[in-house]
Amino acid sequence: MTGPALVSVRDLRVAYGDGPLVLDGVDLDLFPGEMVALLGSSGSGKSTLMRSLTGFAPINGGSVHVVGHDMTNLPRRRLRDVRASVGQVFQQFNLVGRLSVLTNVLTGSLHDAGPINLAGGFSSAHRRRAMELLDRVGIAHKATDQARSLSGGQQQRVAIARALMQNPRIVLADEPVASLDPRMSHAVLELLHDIARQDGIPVLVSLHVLPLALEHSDRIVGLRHGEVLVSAPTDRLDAAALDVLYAHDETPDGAHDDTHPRKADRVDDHA
Ligand SMILES: Nc1ncnc2c1ncn2[C@@H]1O[C@H](COP(=O)(O)OP(=O)(O)OP(=O)(O)O)[C@@H](O)[C@H]1O
Repeated sequence: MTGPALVSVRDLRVAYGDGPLVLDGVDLDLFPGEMVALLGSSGSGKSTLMRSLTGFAPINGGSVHVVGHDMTNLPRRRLRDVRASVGQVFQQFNLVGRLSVLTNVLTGSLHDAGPINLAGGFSSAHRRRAMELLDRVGIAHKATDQARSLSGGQQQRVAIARALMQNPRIVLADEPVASLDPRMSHAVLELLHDIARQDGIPVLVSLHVLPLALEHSDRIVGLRHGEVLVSAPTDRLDAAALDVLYAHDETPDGAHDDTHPRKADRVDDHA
């Protein structure tokens, strides 16, 4: 960890409409250069926590600071700037399939391209940068191919290059390998980890496969029913320590088990 936290979340509470709290007192810090795996069973609040970092979650209480901005009290124009500084990678890649790989990467620069660029094409500097990024993710030889002709793993690499085209300060990856086979999953997570280390960008990645999280992260944050039950460096954790996130999820009739572990049982390490 070097430098101050680029993301700082304190006592975050989120509820959708009149519904129950789906995040209840969440704390999270992201430091330059670290890859943080976000774990938790389905519905534990991982996507909602990520959404809170881009101003898309209904915040009921607590604070969210992203690259120095208070997300609970941000003018609309500023919110756009913060979003531009957050690179996002999704499970389904979200590329425009009929466009070329290169054009897909170039769309990552749209936030700083004015209407003239949109109408008249991208600058040669942007094109050069996009090609450099495609080279970095190992897909430069596919630059002119239609995005939809690529394999899932290749498409996710293009999506990562597109995110880097924004010159992001942080990267959020919401289940980026859920649609990929094991080999591709390792390769994509290794790439994200390299980006964290080499560019000093914190990468927050939500995952469902524990061995992948244990192999490819510096720190693990685990949610259960909207609360952080695990927060520790990865090298101090193993699969057994993460059981607390998944144990007794459902009673046989499908209802939530009221005896689920709460904060008192959590694995915490602020060393
Ligand atoms: N837009 C919404 N409106 C109402 N409830 C929502 C909305 N989005 C999420 N929720 C609820 O909030 C809770 C947390 O959902 P969230 O998607 O953050 O969990 P998750 O851990 O990312 O799950 P998964 O692993 O299945 O993606 C769930 O109970 C979900 O039903």
